Amino acid sequence: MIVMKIHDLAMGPYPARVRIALAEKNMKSRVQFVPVDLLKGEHKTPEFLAKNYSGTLPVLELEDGTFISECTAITQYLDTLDGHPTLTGTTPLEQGLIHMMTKRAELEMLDAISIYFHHATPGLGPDVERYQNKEWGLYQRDKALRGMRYFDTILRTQPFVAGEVFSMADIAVIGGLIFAGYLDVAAPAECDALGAWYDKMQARPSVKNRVTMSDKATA
Ligand SMILES: N[C@@H](CCC(=O)N[C@@H](CS)C(=O)NCC(=O)O)C(=O)O
Repeated sequence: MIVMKIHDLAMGPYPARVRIALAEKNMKSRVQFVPVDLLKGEHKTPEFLAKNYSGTLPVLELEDGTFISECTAITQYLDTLDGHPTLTGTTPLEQGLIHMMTKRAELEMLDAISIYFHHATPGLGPDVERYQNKEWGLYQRDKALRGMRYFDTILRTQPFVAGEVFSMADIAVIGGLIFAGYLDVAAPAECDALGAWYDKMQARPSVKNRVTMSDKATA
């Protein structure tokens, strides 16, 4: 019984975050993926902007027509839907730390890599990238590298980004490293704790199988 739609792009680093969360929650069979072509600028059309004012993917569409965008908001919704949150924390302390580290992963790494992509590389192409500032993009790439060093220091002292258990914060850092990998932005050589953690993350079925064969056929 499919009751939800996810508007996304199978290979996208932000969509990957929701795909990983869905798999971790064993909820993939409850959603139908609706592909959106970023290279054609489908996410900037009036029809799409009516779903998400920010013009980004992913967007969750509920059966009653409600749209939820932002990976953190979607993950929180999915995680609490079954009454057994496993990704966003159960105690006030866990929730606070996971929220903080997720936001930090976005601010210090994932979003910085995204800005580098949109400003200092051809990005989604001239029809979609209407304004580019290369200097700003390169500055953000360096910020992302500093962020990787920060997460490396964190992962030297604890097994997961927000503490002792896998959470939404790990998924956000994974998204950043997926994006960095697409752009050949390698983590600084000394980040061996981050590297070892990422190897472990890539062995998780939710991460490994986030793009299916049928996604690849339509990508
Ligand atoms: N803050 C948003 C960011 C989403 C985002 O940037 N998604 C990418 C897809 S990988 C996108 O839609 N990029 C298109 C663009 O910015 O033009 C979230 O967490 O969902």
